[in-house]
Amino acid sequence: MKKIGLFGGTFNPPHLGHMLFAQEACLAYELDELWFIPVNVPPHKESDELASNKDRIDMLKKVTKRHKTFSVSTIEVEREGPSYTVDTVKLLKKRYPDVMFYFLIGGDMIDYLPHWHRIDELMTLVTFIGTKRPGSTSASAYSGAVELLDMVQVDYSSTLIRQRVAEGKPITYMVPDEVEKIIKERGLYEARRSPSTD
Ligand SMILES: Nc1ncnc2c1ncn2[C@@H]1O[C@H](COP(=O)(O)OP(=O)(O)OP(=O)(O)O)[C@@H](O)[C@H]1O
Ligand SMILES: O=C(O)c1ccc[n+]([C@@H]2O[C@H](COP(=O)([O-])O)[C@@H](O)[C@H]2O)c1
Repeated sequence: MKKIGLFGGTFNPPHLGHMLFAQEACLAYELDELWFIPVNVPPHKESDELASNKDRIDMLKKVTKRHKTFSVSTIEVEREGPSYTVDTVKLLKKRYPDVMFYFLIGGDMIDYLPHWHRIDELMTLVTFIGTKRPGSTSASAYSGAVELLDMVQVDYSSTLIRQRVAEGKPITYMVPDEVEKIIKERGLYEARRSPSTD
């Protein structure tokens, strides 16, 4: 049976923590493919700094191009409303009944699993592959059902990348080169000027 990893995320922007997790999960679980699934509306996040769907998809498409097992699925951006994972997985299982799906989550999301929409149903549909992240406990009522991938913890987050861009600090070595290029060319995440008071 074909094994496909689903990596859902806001990817605002994608960074090297995401990429390393994707690589290591493919290796450890012998995944045939890994699909990055950018969310349309994050189910649990306030998002004033959210780059457009196009910008986030373009960044992911560029970084996945050089890996033959990685690709980008637009299944969530094509759907209105909050991007609940259970809805996405149900649709994918209907479209690909002969595939075994895995869903990748970082430690913060392991902690948050009890709050996911229809989590008990989702648990019956996919195997979660989780990995620890600095600052998360990676433990929740559901963590026993998550396959824990042991890999080096990368203390990068998209929030950190956005902050550094806004402060004019370099992000080289924190994001793939292709992502850095798009962020620069399109002026993403640059500090917004405060309105003039005079
Ligand atoms: N450094 C990391 N190591 C392991 N997993 C990560 C890392 N960064 C993000 N993830 C996981 O990738 C998925 C998508 O994360 P997301 O795109 O929201 O990135 P983020 O860095 O957490 O973003 P933000 O800082 O904007 O909240 C989540 O399951 C998250 O836990
Ligand atoms: O379905 C839910 O209720 C749910 C709640 C929180 C997060 N998720 C999914 O988990 C993935 C990572 O979320 P995020 O916000 O860390 O990018 C992304 O695909 C989200 O849609 C899903």
